[in-house]
Amino acid sequence: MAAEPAPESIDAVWRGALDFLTEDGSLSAQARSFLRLVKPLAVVEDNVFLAVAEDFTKNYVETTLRGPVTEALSEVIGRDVRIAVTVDASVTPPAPAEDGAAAEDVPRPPMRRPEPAPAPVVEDPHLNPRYTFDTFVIGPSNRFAHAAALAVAESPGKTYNPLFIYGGSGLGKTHLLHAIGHYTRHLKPQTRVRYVNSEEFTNDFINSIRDDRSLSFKRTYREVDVLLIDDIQFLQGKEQTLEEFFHTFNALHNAGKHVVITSDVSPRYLDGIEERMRTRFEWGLMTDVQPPDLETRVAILRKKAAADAVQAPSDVLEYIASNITSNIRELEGALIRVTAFAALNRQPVDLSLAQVVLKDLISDDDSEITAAAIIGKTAEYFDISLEELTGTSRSRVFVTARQIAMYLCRQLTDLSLPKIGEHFGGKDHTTVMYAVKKVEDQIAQRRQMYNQVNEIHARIKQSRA
Ligand SMILES: Nc1ncnc2c1ncn2[C@@H]1O[C@H](COP(=O)(O)OP(=O)(O)OP(=O)(O)O)[C@@H](O)[C@H]1O
Repeated sequence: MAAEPAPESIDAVWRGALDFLTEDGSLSAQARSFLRLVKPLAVVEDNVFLAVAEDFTKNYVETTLRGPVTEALSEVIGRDVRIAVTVDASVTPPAPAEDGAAAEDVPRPPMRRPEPAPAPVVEDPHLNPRYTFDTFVIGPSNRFAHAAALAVAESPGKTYNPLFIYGGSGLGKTHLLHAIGHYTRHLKPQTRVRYVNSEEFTNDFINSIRDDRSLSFKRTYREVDVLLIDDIQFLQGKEQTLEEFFHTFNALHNAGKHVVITSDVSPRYLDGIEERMRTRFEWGLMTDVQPPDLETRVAILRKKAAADAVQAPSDVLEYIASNITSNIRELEGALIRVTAFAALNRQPVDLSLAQVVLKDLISDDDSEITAAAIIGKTAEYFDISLEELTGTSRSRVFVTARQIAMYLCRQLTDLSLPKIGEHFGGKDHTTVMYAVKKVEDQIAQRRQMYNQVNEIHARIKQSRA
């Protein structure tokens, strides 16, 4: 077995891989630009860990660059390795080419689709070309948000202004924002669209103060026809930035320009934003996106497999879709994991392979999870007794714990509603049904609920390992 490069030699390994790729000469300018956004972290056994600042770059590296980068690293290290890419916002990409830097030096989302598409999406460096209405799967969980987004794209400044889309992580809010941007410009190429994540908005604002560039900041955000602002919850608590955002919002709205906002919680949970924006929200439309149902999840996976040109039989897609239910990013991640593993090991994608690869992500025998285990872990998490959890007290923490435990029983066991009720001191099935619905709703609205459920779920799984 070849000697493991010393941990400090990761930079040398990465440089060697870059040299290999440059000499090879097969990478496009765009791919080379993306490579410059990658920070090598470590080689551990047969894995090379890489970090990038954004999901978008991660997707690009994991899809377009995975093959050549893996090959180059394997060549330099002297044995077959695989790559694992993580997102770390502190990995800072080079500054944008605001002051005329050469376009090729600025790694950005691809300007062009790799394959010429029959109906080309208007190019915009801030918009992810994969996030269009064409690639968005519509289902009961997102139909209304999709329809509103489409209406905005068709007549910006007119209907639903502002449009506010909220819902849990990985449910397609960013996708819809980008889709609005693409389609607006597709219909009217001269429309000035600006997509920004609220963290970038904050950084831009702080830098503009530091560098005395307030005017340029205002121009960037106020001289647009459509402002798409993502993850507004990050503005909470940032008083000055919030103030600037309200000014920007008012200036745009007064000028008949459109603002679309997303958030991972319902506006009523946005401290410091809700009160200031309440009347403005009344002018527009608020809509949520919910976790998709099974049919929609399978359709999303099918579309993703087709877009990435990977072969995955129906039973594999159904297996993934049945087991990953609340986050589409995780759903796609699982598919990528399975197909990437199969490609790396030159194996066909089949159900048994999917079960092995996703073992840690998916419990493949949920029937082993008992209501007692769920109740035990939930009580432990909330630091309350079993009696308190299954009892009748209406104290808030007991009610929350009880409802989450009922929800997890519904999700992770085959028990019927009345049977679940029996485990909670003989509660009526309608109480269980109500609890399940309530937790389902809140998962999509409240980050805290989402995290609590996920954490308890993870602990239940761990306890079985
Ligand atoms: N209805 C859908 N059809 C196809 N793909 C979808 C759909 N909804 C989400 N996705 C995909 O799921 C992934 C996560 O979606 P997205 O980033 O838009 O989620 P989000 O709601 O903005 O999450 P966050 O709050 O964490 O930012 C993306 O790759 C997106 O393309």
